[in-house]
Amino acid sequence: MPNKNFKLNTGQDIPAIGLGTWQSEPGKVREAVAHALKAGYRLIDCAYCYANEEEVGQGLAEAFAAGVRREEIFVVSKVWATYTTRCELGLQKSLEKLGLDYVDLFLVHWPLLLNPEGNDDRFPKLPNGERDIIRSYNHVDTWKQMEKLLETGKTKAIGVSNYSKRYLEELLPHATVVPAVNQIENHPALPQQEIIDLCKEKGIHIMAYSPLGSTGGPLFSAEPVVKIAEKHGVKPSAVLLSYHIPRGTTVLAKSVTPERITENLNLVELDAEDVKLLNDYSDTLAKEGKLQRFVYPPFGIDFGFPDKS
Ligand SMILES: NC(=O)C1=CN([C@@H]2O[C@H](COP(=O)(O)OP(=O)(O)OC[C@H]3O[C@@H](n4cnc5c(N)ncnc54)[C@H](OP(=O)(O)O)[C@@H]3O)[C@@H](O)[C@H]2O)C=CC1
Ligand SMILES: O=C[C@H](O)[C@@H](O)[C@@H](O)[C@H](O)C(=O)O
Repeated sequence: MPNKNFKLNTGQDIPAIGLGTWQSEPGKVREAVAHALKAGYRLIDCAYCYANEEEVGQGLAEAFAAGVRREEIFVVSKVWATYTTRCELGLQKSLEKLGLDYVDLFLVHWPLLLNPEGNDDRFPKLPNGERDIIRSYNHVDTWKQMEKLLETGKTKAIGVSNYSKRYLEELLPHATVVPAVNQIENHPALPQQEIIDLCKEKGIHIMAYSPLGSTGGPLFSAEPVVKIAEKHGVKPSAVLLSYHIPRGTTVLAKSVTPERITENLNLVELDAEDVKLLNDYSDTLAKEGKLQRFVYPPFGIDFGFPDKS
């Protein structure tokens, strides 16, 4: 399964599974990245905002020294919200930290602008403690800058993250380049089918984040997940990661624990009965208003997600 790829609208192959690095602590993430690449991962998901790209770069360098070639891996980074008026600078900073000449995919991390002249490089705040957001800014302007990055050769593809159907519908009429990817939270407790359907129609590949429910894996105990895991004799984590393969979606699993990083590559083929069980679970949560979104930073902006609007 680690060798399975999907195709982007740029013609590039993108691996079906990748290693996440959000909240991967300094002191652990170098080893996590190097271990993952040696174990067979071919996609590493990074971001300037994670404040660990320098150490991720050390992990990449270690893997290159061990024989992994740059061309055979797929590195993703994201422009953070304080840089959405300065996308090229944001990309350059990530490249320098990662020790790379190019990334394979560069994403708009969230569709907004945080004050680039505020009191912090990543999380500028107002005196009242709220995030210092420039509310007059239009996210479509960020995309116009992203399109120009393709000419620099510093990224092979561009895409978005945390885009709802509404935000995509605002963006697409103005886009010369259709985003290659929309990276969104996605798991059986938050299927986000309306976004996935629109992206499929427009040729935008989905990357699923927080597939285990993020920190601590709160979805491991979900009833259908436990039942399917028992049936196949695997851990709940394998069920949650495997959910994405028949959906045609790339999945990102974060771990800094070497054994878990290795075991997360062991996906299972879910049968029609398993898929139905998981879909029924999603439908029931939706009907009862119990969908679970684990990552929703305090921006105080309506991003157009139906479960939050
Ligand atoms: N674009 C965006 O805004 C976002 C992007 N992302 C990306 O997606 C990635 C994945 O999402 P994330 O929110 O980190 O969470 P995940 O759903 O990947 O869950 C990570 C948690 O699960 C634990 N874990 C991983 N594998 C196992 C296993 N086999 N058994 C038991 N526990 C396990 C990890 O622990 P431990 O590390 O201690 O082993 C960690 O606590 C991120 O790292 C990031 O790259 C995530 C959120 C938002
Ligand atoms: O990629 C992961 C998440 O989006 C993360 O970058 C944000 O949640 C960030 O920590 C924030 O607080 O705004």
